[in-house]
Amino acid sequence: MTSLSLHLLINPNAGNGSGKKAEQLVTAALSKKNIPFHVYHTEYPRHATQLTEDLLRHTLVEWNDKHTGDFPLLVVLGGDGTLHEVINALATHTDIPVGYIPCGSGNDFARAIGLSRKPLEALDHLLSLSTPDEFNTLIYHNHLTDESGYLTNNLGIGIDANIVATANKSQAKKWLNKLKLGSLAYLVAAAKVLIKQKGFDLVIKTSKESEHYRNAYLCTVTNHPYFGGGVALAPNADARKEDMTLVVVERIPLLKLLRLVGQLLRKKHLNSPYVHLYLDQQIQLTCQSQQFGQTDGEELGLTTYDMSFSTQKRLFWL
Ligand SMILES: Nc1ncnc2c1ncn2[C@@H]1O[C@H](COP(=O)(O)OP(=O)(O)OP(=O)(O)O)[C@@H](O)[C@H]1O
Repeated sequence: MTSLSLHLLINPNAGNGSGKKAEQLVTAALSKKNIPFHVYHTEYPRHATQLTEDLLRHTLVEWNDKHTGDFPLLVVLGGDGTLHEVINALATHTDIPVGYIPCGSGNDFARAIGLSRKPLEALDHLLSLSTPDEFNTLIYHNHLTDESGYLTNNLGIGIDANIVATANKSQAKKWLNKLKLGSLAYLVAAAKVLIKQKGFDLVIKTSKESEHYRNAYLCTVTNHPYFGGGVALAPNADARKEDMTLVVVERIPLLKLLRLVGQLLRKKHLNSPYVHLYLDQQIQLTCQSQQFGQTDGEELGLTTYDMSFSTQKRLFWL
C-alpha cells in the first residue's frame, strides 16, 4: 500500500459548518492511525485557490508509483465550490491527484461518482487506495473573453443560475445559514424567480446537429447526472465517459412548469417534449442576451455567452 502524507485543505464553513465537524472526525482518525497530515483552512472565497497554488509551488508532485517515502496527497474537505477552486488551480497539473472528503451542502460530484458523504467512510475509502483513478472534468472556453475554466459538475445558464444568484443576494440566506437551513434559501429563491426568469434565445451546436431555441429556460452542460444537490437532471451522464451532456429546457407556462419540476424530481422529465438532451464530445452554445450563469454552483454573473466545451482527464485519489 502507498504511504501517504495528507495535506488537508478544509473549508470549515462548507455545508453550514459540516466542514468543521468533518475536520474533527478525520484528524482524530488520522492521529489514531499515525498517518501524517497537515491542515490548511480556507478563510474566505478564493482562498482555496491561493492555498492550492502555494502547495503546488512547494509540496505537491505528479503521481508516480515509484515515489519513495510518503506521497504528498492534497485532500479537499469541502463542497463542490471548494473542489471547483482546487481543480482550477491545478488545471494544467492533471497528474497531481486530488483526494476528496465531501462535506458541502450539495456534494453533487460525490453523489455522481458514488463517494460516501460520511466523512469517515470517505476517509477509509481514500486510505484503502494505492493508486489514483481518472475522471473527466469539463473545460469551457469563453470566446467573448478568451477565458477558460474547469468544472467537476456543470455550467448552467438561465433558471438554475438565477436561483443561485438570488439566494446568494438574499438576506434570508445569512440567517438560514446560521440556523443550518442554508438549503432552504435556494427553495425560497426558486419560488421567487421561477416565473421571473424569461425565455431566452439560445443557439447550440454539437458535432452532429445545431438548433436555435427561441424560448430557452435552462441550459446546462454537465459531466454527470446531478445538479442542485441531488436532482438527477441528466440521469445517464457519466464522469468516466468522454461524452458531455447538454440539457436544454424550454420556457413553458407555470402550471406545465410545475408539472415538469415534479417529473424532474421523479426522473421522468426526459419524456417531456420541452426537455432536450444532447450527448457529444463537442458542444458549443451562444446566447446574446444577458443571462445569469453558474459554474459548479459559483456565480458567473449576468452576461452573454459564446462558449465551447470539451473534456479533460485528471487524476483523483478516489
Ligand atoms: N471560510 C470561508 N468563509 C466563507 N466562504 C468560504 C470560506 N472558505 C471557502 N469559502 C467559499 O465558500 C463557497 C462554498 O463552499 P463549498 O462549496 O465548499 O460548500 P457548500 O456550498 O456548502 O457545498 P456545495 O457546493 O457542495 O453545495 C466556496 O465558493 C468557497 O470559495
